[in-house]
Amino acid sequence: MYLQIENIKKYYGQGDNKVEVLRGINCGVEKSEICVMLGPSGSGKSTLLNLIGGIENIDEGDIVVGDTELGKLSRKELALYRRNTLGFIFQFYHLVPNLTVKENIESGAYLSKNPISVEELMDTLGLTEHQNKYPNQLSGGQQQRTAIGRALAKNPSLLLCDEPTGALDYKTSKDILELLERINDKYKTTIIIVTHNNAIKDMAHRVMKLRDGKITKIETNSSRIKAKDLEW
Ligand SMILES: Nc1ncnc2c1ncn2[C@@H]1O[C@H](COP(=O)(O)OP(=O)(O)OP(=O)(O)O)[C@@H](O)[C@H]1O
Repeated sequence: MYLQIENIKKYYGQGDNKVEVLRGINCGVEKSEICVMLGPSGSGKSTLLNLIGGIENIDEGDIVVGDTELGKLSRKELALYRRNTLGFIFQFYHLVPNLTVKENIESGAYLSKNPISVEELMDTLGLTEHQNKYPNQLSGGQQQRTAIGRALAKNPSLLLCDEPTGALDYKTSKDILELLERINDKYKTTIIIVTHNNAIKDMAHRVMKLRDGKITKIETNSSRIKAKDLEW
């Protein structure tokens, strides 16, 4: 497995207020898979994604990405791991307001050893004609495509998406999912999508369900549905 999650536990709070939010998670994702993580609000999806992303500390267990054991890394090494290996996409796009589309995407390639051409990315993302606009001149879908461009510019091997369509309407959500599918095809990026939307599971190679900080189900999809054919 490219990503291995080994008996992960995570606590918030201290003393009497200490809560176990992840209660022994074991799972894995193969290279170049799309993995969808589903679960009710508060089940621990974002916490798990943040641990994989090295933005929160692991309390117990370990996460191994390629040959990197995250639990063994110093803060500085974690920062390098994030820079070299990961792309992040969030529900709200977090673009830099005074940079254009093109500049926002370029900022994602900063210090990358293996960047994807910004022109190629803008073409794939359908942003070439909008490249000189600022975020406040874009629709939600265009902003999310720019955020995806920024996350992909460094050619990450692992793309972490937290509710990437959460703020978007039906049609735009499907556009973004089609785009993630195309990126997975074209660049072989391993993609993890955390979502409330059950329908998205049908486009995934692998589906994980969480409840109360535990995995309740792991399935692999033998007959995936194309993102454009998903319905909800
Ligand atoms: N920084 C924090 N301090 C204390 N508790 C937290 C913190 N972050 C998350 N939690 C708690 O951890 C649990 C899991 O939260 P998490 O955000 O991972 O769930 P989720 O499945 O992503 O939920 P949602 O779908 O609503 O985003 C929740 O009960 C939440 O209240």
